[in-house]
Amino acid sequence: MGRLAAPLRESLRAVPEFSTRMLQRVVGQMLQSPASGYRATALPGRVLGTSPWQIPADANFHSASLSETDRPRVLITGGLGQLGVGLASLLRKRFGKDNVILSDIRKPSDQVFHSGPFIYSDILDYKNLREIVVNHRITWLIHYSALLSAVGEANVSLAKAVNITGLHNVPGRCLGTQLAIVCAQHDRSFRTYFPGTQPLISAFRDPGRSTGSPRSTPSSWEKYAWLGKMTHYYYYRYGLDFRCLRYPGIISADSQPGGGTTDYAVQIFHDAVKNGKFECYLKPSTRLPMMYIDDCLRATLEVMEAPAESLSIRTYNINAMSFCPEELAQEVLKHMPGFQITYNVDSVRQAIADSWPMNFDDSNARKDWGWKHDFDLPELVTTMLSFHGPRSRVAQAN
Ligand SMILES: NC(=O)c1ccc[n+]([C@@H]2O[C@H](COP(=O)([O-])OP(=O)(O)OC[C@H]3O[C@@H](n4cnc5c(N)ncnc54)[C@H](O)[C@@H]3O)[C@@H](O)[C@H]2O)c1
Ligand SMILES: C[C@@H](O)[C@H](N)C(=O)O
Repeated sequence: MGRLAAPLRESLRAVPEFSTRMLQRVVGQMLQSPASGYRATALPGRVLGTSPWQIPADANFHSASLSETDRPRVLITGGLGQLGVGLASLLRKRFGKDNVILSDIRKPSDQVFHSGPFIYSDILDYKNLREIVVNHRITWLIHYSALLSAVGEANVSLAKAVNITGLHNVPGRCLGTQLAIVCAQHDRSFRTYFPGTQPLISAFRDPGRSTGSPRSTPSSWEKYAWLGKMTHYYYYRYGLDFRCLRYPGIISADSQPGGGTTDYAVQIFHDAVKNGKFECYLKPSTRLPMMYIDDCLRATLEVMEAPAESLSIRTYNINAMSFCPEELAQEVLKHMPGFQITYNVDSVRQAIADSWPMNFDDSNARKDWGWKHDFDLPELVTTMLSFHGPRSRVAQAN
């Protein structure tokens, strides 16, 4: 593994379960995979710092203040889901409409199609992805394509392809760009720096979890650690400015969630306003970290714009609040005294929720780049009900 692997090996030794054999396999796969399209000898080496955990002193990927010519050219993959359209709108306001390209494998609505550039892009078609990056001079890539937890559980082989293989191959196609990978919650034992992702929840689900036993097995640990190390590997080996956020469950008023475990916290508002009642598929006491979409999108822009020297790690948790269904229902009741919630537990989604952390420690994001959420539970409920309430009443009156 020679010169290339030595600093990486040092960093990985700090992680007890990340064995030498596994390191050899990871590095070997990355360098030899035909899918990656890159070989170590063909690439200019990057000066590696003495501590792989430290940002290199010469890192200067992106400046916080942007001139006209410095505006990034952004590609959002999987952009027609719950988050992509809102993010495109935010980024277009900041960088100009034509500098932000939405992409997906689905057909956009007329409104989305006419609001700015949209192209078809399948994350599994690596050649096409590379062409887009080259032809459109992409400098930021926001990797949103994924199968969310419940959908992924229902189709594990597709989840593996999109969430694992897709993620693994994206960095190799994007050298020269700043890359944002958005991750999701993971099992309770890895709360801080090592990312677990949506992909891994589905593709590497521990069968033991369905009987209620904990998921923190060494094998699942290694897979989580592997992905975390991949971000460091691409950063230190190739200088790819890889920035990763782990989102909690995101709650949005004007976009629908894509089939996750936290979707109940969106659906409750639709049903409360429409029917005055809601049947919840999670147990009343299932506590999960959550965030309003405006905070989530702003955090994504903020981490992408953060000066490189302020980032002490490549993967940050962000968080805003943590609640369970019965607490959310109590807050809705304050606005709608007749509201009723009942429970009909879905064992698959309950098992997923039970394997996730109840809260995220996002102190690193707060310390390094000043992350601060705006929406707590009361503001969230007021905002969601005011969005759905008047609209719904108008719709019913018509
Ligand atoms: N929404 C949340 O609560 C939440 C929370 C944590 C993390 N995340 C992560 O944020 C990202 C975006 O989430 P979202 O809620 O918008 O997801 P979503 O499920 O709503 O949208 C995902 C999009 O990916 C697209 N897609 C699927 N296969 C594809 C392929 N092969 N090529 C290109 N696109 C493909 C789908 O068509 C869909 O539009 C995902 O990585 C997700 O794991 C979301
Ligand atoms: C939390 C996030 O991963 C997504 N909303 C899900 O529930 O699957």
